[in-house]
Amino acid sequence: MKTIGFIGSGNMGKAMIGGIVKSGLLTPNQITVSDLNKAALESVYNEFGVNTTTESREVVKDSDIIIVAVKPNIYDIVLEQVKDLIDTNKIIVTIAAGKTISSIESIIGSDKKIIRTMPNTPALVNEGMTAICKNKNITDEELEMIKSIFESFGEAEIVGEYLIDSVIGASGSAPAYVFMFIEAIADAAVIGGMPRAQAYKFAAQAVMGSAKMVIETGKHPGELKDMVCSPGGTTIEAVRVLEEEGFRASVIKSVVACMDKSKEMSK
Ligand SMILES: NC(=O)C1=CN([C@@H]2O[C@H](COP(=O)(O)OP(=O)(O)OC[C@H]3O[C@@H](n4cnc5c(N)ncnc54)[C@H](O)[C@@H]3O)[C@@H](O)[C@H]2O)C=CC1
Ligand SMILES: O=C(O)[C@@H]1CCC=N1
Repeated sequence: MKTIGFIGSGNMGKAMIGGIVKSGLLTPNQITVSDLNKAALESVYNEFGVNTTTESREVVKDSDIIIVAVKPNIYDIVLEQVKDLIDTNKIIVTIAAGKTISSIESIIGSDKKIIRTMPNTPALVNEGMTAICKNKNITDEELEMIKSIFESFGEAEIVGEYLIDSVIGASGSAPAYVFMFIEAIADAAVIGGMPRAQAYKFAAQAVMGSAKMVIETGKHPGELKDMVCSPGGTTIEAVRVLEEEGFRASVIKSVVACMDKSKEMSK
């Protein structure tokens, strides 16, 4: 495996660095990370032992694959600062909402190798979900190699770039709404008298187990829901209230708002 550099080690950068190091796909000395925030660098150094620098240009010089993990609004600035060091052998990997492949090509050149991805923070616990797309300069072999990096901390699928807005809604941003769901279930359990820490454990394990059932049984989520609802029982009462309160409509509306924002950021 080649050397990997990260420009930015915030929430998403750190989750990916942690995922790669814990998987053993690369050793920490094959990874170089830059950040302007020294506390962020200290944190990745102390936890994962990777090389750190405050200079993004060092990252580009030292790495075959460069993952740009800064906020979308400073992507262009960072790329302008390092673009003279990006040759046609290096692979630039983006993870930002709203950064299309063509917008990156317009800064660093359409002759450069560019991969656009959308990961999510469960990468930190090896349960990430990443979508990957590429520009014309990436070979099939390189695409597979990049996919294997993202698979080192979860699942990864190659998609057409037109699907990226849906990916952000379904997996990139989704952990936030799932955490809200877990928090809300736990709040109710606390009302019932359960200690808070225990409530988070019960709610989170129920969400994780349910997600696993969807993936492993291949059954329709509605069928799995029906299996929980005993006639005249407790669950169907909760389902009735969720429907009355517009639970599914509210989730659909929220995720569409997320996708719309992604489209707007891509303009
Ligand atoms: N947080 C998430 O769940 C996900 C985030 N993303 C994408 O990841 C990117 C980063 O998001 P977060 O990690 O949430 O942001 P963040 O704010 O946690 O991290 C960004 C990091 O970049 C650093 N930084 C700023 N300017 C820099 C520069 N010039 N050179 C080097 N480092 C610099 C900051 O100090 C910070 O540590 C965004 O583009 C976002 O769209 C994608 C999928 C999921
Ligand atoms: O909130 C955001 O814009 C980023 C993209 C997906 C998750 N976080």
